[in-house]
Amino acid sequence: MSEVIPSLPDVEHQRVLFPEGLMLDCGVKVAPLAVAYRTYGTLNEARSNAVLVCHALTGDQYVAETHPVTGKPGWWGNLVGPGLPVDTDRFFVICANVLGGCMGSSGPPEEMTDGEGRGQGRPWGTDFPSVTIRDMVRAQKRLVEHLGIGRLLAVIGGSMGGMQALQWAATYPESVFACAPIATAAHHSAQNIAFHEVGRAAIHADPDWCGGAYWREGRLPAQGLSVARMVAHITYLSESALTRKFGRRLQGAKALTFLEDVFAVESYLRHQGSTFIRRFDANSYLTITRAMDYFDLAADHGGDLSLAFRGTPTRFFVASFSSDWLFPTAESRAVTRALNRAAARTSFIELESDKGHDAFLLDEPEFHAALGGFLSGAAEAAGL
Ligand SMILES: CC(=O)SCCNC(=O)CCNC(=O)[C@H](O)C(C)(C)COP(=O)(O)OP(=O)(O)OC[C@H]1O[C@@H](n2cnc3c(N)ncnc32)[C@H](O)[C@@H]1OP(=O)(O)O
Ligand SMILES: N[C@@H](CCO)C(=O)O
Repeated sequence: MSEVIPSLPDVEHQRVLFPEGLMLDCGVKVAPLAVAYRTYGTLNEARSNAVLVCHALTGDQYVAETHPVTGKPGWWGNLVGPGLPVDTDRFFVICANVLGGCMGSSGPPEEMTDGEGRGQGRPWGTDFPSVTIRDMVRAQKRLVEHLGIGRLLAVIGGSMGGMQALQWAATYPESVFACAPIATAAHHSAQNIAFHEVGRAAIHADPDWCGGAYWREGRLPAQGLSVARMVAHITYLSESALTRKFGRRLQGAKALTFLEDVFAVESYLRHQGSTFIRRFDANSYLTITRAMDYFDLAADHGGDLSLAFRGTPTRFFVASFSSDWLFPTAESRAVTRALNRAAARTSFIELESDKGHDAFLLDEPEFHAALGGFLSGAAEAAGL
């Protein structure tokens, strides 16, 4: 199905090291803490125009520039840039690779360290501790402080990025003027955990996973990771988008036997799987999917989501997409209701789209206009 590649490309990432490390929710300290990041635009003198963009499960810090591994444009290059809704002529945009990721922040592919920060001469692999969305946000807070920023004008993100945005507002309300959780939820649903588990099972079942020590064997669980991506990618689309794009078309000519026939949609999924393994680490995938599964902001506040935001000074923009069955509109409505109960200044929009969950990454003019309007309004309210 997918060719085996020896390792992920070695790319130098811009990053900052915090020697004191970070104590994680699981009780293990990661020291030093590495946070890889990119910035766009200029921080103003008052340090009041910073917008933190949080990425989704397999995104990274290359939000608005050519990706160093894939050579593709930034994953939100249609939204973040000069003159765009997240206008880098106006805002100082920061995006960091999440803790547990594989693009330079502390995570499974990075060198393992002991409690004193001494390198162990091998990657963490599956010994990398469990991380939570809150741990990811704490790591980003270190970066934001390192950049000399006390309060972010906004924290925005889609999917797992939206979970981080909500966590930021709940954990550091005084540091977040505005918050835009998009195509997300305040907890990961049973169905979403179930899909993640199928992906993890595919990785575990790959003999090249080697119990997580593929790095030692010079192997990569390419088949397992590819299948994990294929099944996950189905959840990012919608039935009508798949029908519109591929229908029941065959890829190429009809084969001699039906076993050899390849439907266009099959070919597409195989492509998504085989390109994914060139840019992502299997143990990072296991770590980050687990972090999403653990996320439950209401449970962290005695079962009442509104308590996560009680008395918050932050203003919110909640957005969902009508065909998103991974993070359906009902989840965004639940977040909005909790924000209303907490008397938070909140706006909510459900955007009409047949593109499914990944609509937040695509050209959706109404979404872009609404988010741009929210950010402009926030900037004015903040006196920018
Ligand atoms: C937030 C984040 O944090 S970042 C992570 C986001 N990035 C990703 O998820 C990357 C992979 N995902 C995608 O490409 C997503 O579908 C999107 C949303 C980002 C892009 O969606 P679209 O622009 O609609 O692209 P689409 O889903 O149609 O995929 C196009 C790719 O499929 C390929 N393709 C299309 N049809 C077929 C087919 N029948 N057979 C094989 N390949 C096919 C295209 O050649 C193209 O390949 P390329 O990406 O290598 O150039
Ligand atoms: N397709 C995006 C969104 C998933 O939520 C990603 O891979 O990160």
